[in-house]
Amino acid sequence: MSTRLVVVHPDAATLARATAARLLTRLLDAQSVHSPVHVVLTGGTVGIRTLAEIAASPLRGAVDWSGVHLWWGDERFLPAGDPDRNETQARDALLDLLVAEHGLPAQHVHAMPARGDGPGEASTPEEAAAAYARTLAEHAPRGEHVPDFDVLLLGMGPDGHVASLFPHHAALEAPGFTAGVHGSPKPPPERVTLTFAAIGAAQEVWVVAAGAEKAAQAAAALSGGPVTHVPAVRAIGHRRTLWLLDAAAASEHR
Ligand SMILES: O=C(O)[C@H](O)[C@@H](O)[C@H](O)[C@H](O)COP(=O)(O)O
Repeated sequence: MSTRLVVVHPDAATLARATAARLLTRLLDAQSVHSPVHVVLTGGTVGIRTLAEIAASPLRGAVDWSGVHLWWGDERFLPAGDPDRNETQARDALLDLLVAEHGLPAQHVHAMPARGDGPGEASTPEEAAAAYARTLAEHAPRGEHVPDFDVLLLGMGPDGHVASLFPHHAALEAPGFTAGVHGSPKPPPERVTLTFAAIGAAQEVWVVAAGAEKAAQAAAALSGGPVTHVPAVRAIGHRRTLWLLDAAAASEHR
């Protein structure tokens, strides 16, 4: 039985800071029980600000990063190093620091393949999605398809999308655990995403959203709107789902 908690913060800066502290203590708790721990990162302004707040936190040194694996919920299908890739922004905000100074093994950073024809790259979003599914399976418990994600972070767009699962898009019903996306209403148009099957396998799903433009869809998701219209409604963790909002994004939730 999955439980749900909605936590409202006064503003976006406090939301990012509080989410960073929450994630660090969640990792500490998880590491007292098992290793490795697996965290799925998200793109978007709140997701990246949260990583930057971890980089600024004195608590960051309390986590044993050698036992952490990092994944992505989605990626913009762009060449390696493109500043618009979620991976690039995450590395700049935090991951390069963790690798350089806190013992995070570079091979524990599992980026979704970039567009290209080099090793580890892909020529289409579908090829990238298939390659990522193989990597997920390699780190999965026996008989499973994805790792036992301890925390899966998701931002939410004004249209209620999470990861790159957009309203009325085919990826909402895609089989398997990853999918290629074309025609994304949020640029760039081509993306790679986890599916709801992968998202639902996470122990905890945390939806982080800030801004008045998210209020209507946050309220719709929390009240159980149709997934085709508000995909965030299916952002549900196996054990627990947290909605971490600022006051503006929570303003229509009753
Ligand atoms: O690749 C992406 O763009 C993100 O993964 C996307 O799912 C994002 O999290 C939401 O669009 C919210 O983004 P903002 O927090 O910037 O509104």
